[in-house]
Amino acid sequence: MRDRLLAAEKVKAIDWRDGALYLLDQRILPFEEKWIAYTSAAGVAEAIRSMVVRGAPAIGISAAYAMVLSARARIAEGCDWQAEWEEDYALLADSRPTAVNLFWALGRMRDRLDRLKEDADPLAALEAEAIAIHESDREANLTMAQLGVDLIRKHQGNAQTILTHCNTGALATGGFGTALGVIRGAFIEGMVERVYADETRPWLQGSRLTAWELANEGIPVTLNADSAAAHIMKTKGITWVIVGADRITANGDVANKIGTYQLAVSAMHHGVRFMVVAPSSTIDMNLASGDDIPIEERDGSELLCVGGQRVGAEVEAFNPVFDVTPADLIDAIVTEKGIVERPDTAKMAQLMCRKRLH
Ligand SMILES: CSC[C@H]1O[C@H](OP(=O)(O)O)[C@H](O)[C@@H]1O
Repeated sequence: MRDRLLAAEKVKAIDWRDGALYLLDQRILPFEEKWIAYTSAAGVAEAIRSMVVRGAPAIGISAAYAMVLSARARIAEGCDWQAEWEEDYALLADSRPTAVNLFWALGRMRDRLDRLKEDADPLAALEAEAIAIHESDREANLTMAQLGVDLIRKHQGNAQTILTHCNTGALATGGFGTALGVIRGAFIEGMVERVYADETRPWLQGSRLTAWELANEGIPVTLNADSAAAHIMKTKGITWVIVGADRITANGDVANKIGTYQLAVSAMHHGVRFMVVAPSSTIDMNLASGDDIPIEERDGSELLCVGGQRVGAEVEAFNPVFDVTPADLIDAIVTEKGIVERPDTAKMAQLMCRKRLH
């Protein structure tokens, strides 16, 4: 299946070339495909904050490359470059609060610098680390796709009708996707009858990004309003809800795009299996439960306007963009280290002791 997945790759969101970071501007997809070149850490921090690039793994990968850009600029300035590098580090860490992949990737870059040998070239070492983070995410996507397909096969195997939320595809990762990587893999294996994609208000990652990725590959996709999800589980024979994650805590609670929690409650009520797919860089063993996860609240204007067009009355708008699904509503968490079914603290700790499977 790995080769068939590789052959299916059509889209990417991140490109590191000629010493610059190129990001596909996801704010204007699917209407326009425009790449923006970044040569400064501050520019990349703003790209993450304004969601030019989004998706937990993609945010981490972009931040890693940003720390290479920072080192190059600071070394060229001839100043105490590491102090300035730390300032850029803080700028990136402050760009978005919920996806732990951002902090995991920044930590990897700082650890690489701390391990640098006396006469080693910091720039070459940091660039190699960022590329390794990017490549390892892509590899993790491939492994998770294979594991997720095996899990579906174990439970039913026949034609699946799947519901997914937000965008967890090539646009959100180093390539292929997490939840969407499993869905791609299941489709390639002839196991997918149809995918229902929540539009995912207010930023519309589902209608603008997921529907675009799936349609590009001929995967049968039907767009639905977020509020139709429970009705669809009740009337359309949904067998799995498959979603991504932005932060998974030590007990298996999952922070993901707003609306995921109510999907899990509906899935439990309708006997639909609920799968979370995320690389281990999304697991934060420092947090005991989802109660401790910082939930990003974005400007209310994102609710009151769509495409620059006002769609609401002049009232206050509350716009939390993530929520927390408790572990007891989750059937399986699929990572590149393996699968945890019916997650709990002991099983999560066991998982994190494992090496990657591939
Ligand atoms: C594999 S992407 C994980 C996660 O990130 C998305 O959030 P955003 O689009 O705001 O960055 C969404 O929660 C996805 O499930």
